[in-house]
Formats: sequence, structure tokens, C-alpha cells
Amino acid sequence: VLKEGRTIFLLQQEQGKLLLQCLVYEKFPLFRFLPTKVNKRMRQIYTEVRKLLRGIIEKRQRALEMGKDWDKEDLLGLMLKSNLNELQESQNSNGGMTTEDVFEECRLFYFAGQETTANLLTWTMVVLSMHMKWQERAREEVMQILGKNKPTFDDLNHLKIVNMILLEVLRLYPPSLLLRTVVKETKLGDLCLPAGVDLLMPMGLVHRDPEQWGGDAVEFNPERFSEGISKASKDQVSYFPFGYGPRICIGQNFAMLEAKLALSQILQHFSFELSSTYTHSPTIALTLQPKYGAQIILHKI
Ligand code: HEM
Repeated sequence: VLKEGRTIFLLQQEQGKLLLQCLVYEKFPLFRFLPTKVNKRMRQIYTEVRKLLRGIIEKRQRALEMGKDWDKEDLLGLMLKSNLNELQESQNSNGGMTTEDVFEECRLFYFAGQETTANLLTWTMVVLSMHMKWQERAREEVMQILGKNKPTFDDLNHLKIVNMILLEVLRLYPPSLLLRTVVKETKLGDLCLPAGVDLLMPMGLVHRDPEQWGGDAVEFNPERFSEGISKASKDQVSYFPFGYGPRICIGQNFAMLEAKLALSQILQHFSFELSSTYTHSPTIALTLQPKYGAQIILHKI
């Protein structure tokens, strides 16, 4: 599954890049049906990912039906088990999710969880290279709590400075876009938004609004999160790197845990600085990315 998972990540990454070339479809919707190179490759990737994921799902489904693997508590297992339980309880073949539904959920999880978390880590490395004082503070905390040991779940929850740093990076460099489509005519303040309009939440602007964050709004200052998220800005709704409301990121705790796990191990073993070839140019390309890459030099410690 690990090997298939890696292939799925690579294919979806390529799919994301191709998707950027499809923005023209907004203006020319019929383009999406033409047999262009991009369209053909996108369809090919979809089919390949579908085959790989369905293979993983069906294999697990068969194992569960034979009474095996009920103790595996991963996401796929949870979805399939709850599904089988529901089907048994409702005695109704329409209850529960279909294999196709489970496939779509898995595809979404692969897509939503990969580049976002990778970007958070990338920007954290960039910003900590620009602010050596914070890199040292983070390393001190990591060494005090973990020494050179492998982090446990409990250890990661005690990393307060690292947590503040990640929250501040998510404020200044939120990886994800937040889009909404107006479904019926809506009045918003003085604006009248007609149905069908696409909205892009200006997360980056709200996260840097001096009225909310104070005079140092554009500066990197993790200290502002020292008393938690709710005390960092004037209104709590000014901070939404993981979205807001009922569709808030379901993977947010997992993402923070992954980032802490990776960052703490990097800090344990390396100090790092920016290469002179680095050019700071955050660019939105599905996620917020360093336009010219993030060239970082690591020194073993
Ligand atoms: C730093 C990392 C991450 C950021 C910044 C992020 C951000 C977001 C945002 C802003 C949304 C809301 C989208 C909307 O309302 O339109 C979202 C949704 C979602 N995220 Fe994340 N995410 C991250 C990591 C993850 C991870 C690691 C996973 C899974 C393992 C994940 C799975 C999902 C899923 C499944 C949704 C859709 C939830 C729904 O519609 O109910 N995300 N994410």
C-alpha cells in the first residue's frame, strides 16, 4: 500500500499542475472536451489513480468480509467498517457508502493532505532560515523535550514554541485557497451577489490586517500566539488557515501533528539557512508556493 500510495501522490501532484493549465476552461467551457494533450493526460491520470485506489479498497473490503483486518484502525478501515456495520444494521442495500464513494473520499484525502502540509513545512523552513533567533528557540525546546530521541505523540503535544511558529507561518503563508460559489442571490453588506458567482476568500489579506493583528501584522512574530489563537487577534474569525464552519479542514490536527513530527526531527539533526539563490516570491498555484523553489542549505549537527 505504501508503494501504491507513493504512486498516487505523484500522479495527483502532476494532476494539480495540469489543472492550473485548465483555468482557461472558465472562459471556454467546451475546451475541456477537446482531445488536447493536457486533457488526455488528465483523463489518463484519473483512470490510473482510480485503478490503484479501487485495488486498495477492494482488497481491504474482501479482507473485512472474511473477518480479517478488523483491528486495523486506519482511515480506510474506519470508513469500510462503519459502512459494513450500517449495511448490517439497516438491512438496506441503499444505506452506507458505495465503493465509488469511498474511492472519492480517498482521492480527496490524498489531494487535500499532501501539498498543503508539504507547503506548511517548506514555508516554516524558509521563515526559520530568515529568523535564526526563532530557529534556535525552537531547537532548544525540541532538545529539552526530546533530546535526540524519536518523538512520541505525547512529546509533540508539549512543543509549545514549535506550535506557535507553525500557527504564525499559517497566518503569513496560508497554503490553501478558500473558494465558495453563491447558490442563490445574497446580500452581503452593501454588495448584492448574484447566484453563480465564484468567491475567493482573501485569507492572506485578512491574516495581515493591522486592525486585527496590530502594527506588526506583516511581521513574523510567533509570540502573538503565546496565549492561544483566540487571544492573537481582535476577532477570532480573522484566522482561518483551515477554513471555517461546517466544512473546516477535517485533517487539521493531523496536519499539525505531521508538521511537528517532521520539523522536530529536522531541528534535532540539522541547522539550516537560505541559499543565496533563494528569491522570496510567494505565488498562488493551487496552493501558496515559493515561485522559484526553496533552496535551503542544511548543516548536520
Ligand atoms: C497545513 C495543512 C492543511 C491546510 C492549510 C488545509 C486547509 C484546508 C482548508 C482551508 C479546507 C476547507 C476548504 C473549504 O472549506 O472549501 C480544507 C478541507 C479539507 N481538508 Fe485540509 N488542510 C490541510 C491538511 C489536510 C490534511 C493533512 C488532510 C487529510 C489527511 C486534509 C483533508 C481535508 C479534507 C478531507 C477537507 C474537506 C473537508 C470537507 O469538505 O468537509 N487537510 N483543508
